[in-house]
Amino acid sequence: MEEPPKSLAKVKHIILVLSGKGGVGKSSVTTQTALTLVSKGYKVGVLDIDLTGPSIPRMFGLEGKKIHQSSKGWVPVHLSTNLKIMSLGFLINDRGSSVVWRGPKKQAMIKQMLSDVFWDELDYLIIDTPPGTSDEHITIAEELKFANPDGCILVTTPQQISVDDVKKEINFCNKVKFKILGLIENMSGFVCPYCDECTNIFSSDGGMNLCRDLGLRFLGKLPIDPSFNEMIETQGDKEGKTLVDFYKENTSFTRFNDIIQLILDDNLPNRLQNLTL
Ligand SMILES: Nc1ncnc2c1ncn2[C@@H]1O[C@H](COP(=O)(O)OP(=O)(O)OP(=O)(O)O)[C@@H](O)[C@H]1O
Ligand code: SF4
Repeated sequence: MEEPPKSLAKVKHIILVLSGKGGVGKSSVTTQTALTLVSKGYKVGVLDIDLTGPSIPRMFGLEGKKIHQSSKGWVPVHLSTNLKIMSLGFLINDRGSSVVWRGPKKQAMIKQMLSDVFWDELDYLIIDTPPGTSDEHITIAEELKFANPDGCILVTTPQQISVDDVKKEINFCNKVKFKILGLIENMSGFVCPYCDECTNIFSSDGGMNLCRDLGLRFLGKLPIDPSFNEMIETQGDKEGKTLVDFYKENTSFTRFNDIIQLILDDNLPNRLQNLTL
């Protein structure tokens, strides 16, 4: 009988983050999803399999960290008791590098990342995927075929070019039977760093209109918030505070909290109850 990877045997929920284009905020949505869930007391893992330029180590201030092998598999970096991170970025050296391997090697690495990390017990595993739809996505779908993932969060910017690309992502999800938990419109307006007022500087509502047209759930808009980037860049000066503490004080937190609450309100069933492991 086909079985899901053993490394996911104690992971209650799996959520993938997908975008049609690069640079629209997939990794920052992954990061904010993880930080918000940790702030609510959940045990969370983040798996970054974006071969086009893994940015999760930078988001969590973990650049340069090394991964160790144990008899149970790769040991993810423990940022705190409730937050573990594994990224392809820990296995390649330079900041901003993307992997230039040929197809079969990329696919083997994705399989290994999905099956050989020792997560132990987690409430949520959030997976940051490469942008677009590619052979790598098919590998992810095949590897998770029997793992019963909860579904996907889609990320787009409001502009038509990004919205058009996210449509391909929606087709992909339908094809591989990944449930779409909803769509986030990122970089929708700009938050003034002085007064917290949000202003639409470019087009807005592209993601929201797409959801209305296709009958998908719209999870919300996230404006461009310079304080979020500042938090990521300055996380060296923690003075005893954790990144989660900082995030809870950040202006993005309240908005993101509302988004995550929509997903939590779904009461997604514990995937382990429907699996024979
Ligand atoms: N709402 C936002 N407010 C401020 N900065 C943001 C926001 N969303 C994303 N960014 C910044 O934009 C840059 C690109 O975002 P991110 O790395 O999350 O995109 P991505 O879709 O994951 O890109 P890639 O496909 O290259 O991995 C990052 O520096 C990130 O901090
Ligand atoms: S109120 Fe308007 S002009 Fe003044 S700081 Fe805020 S956004 Fe800028």
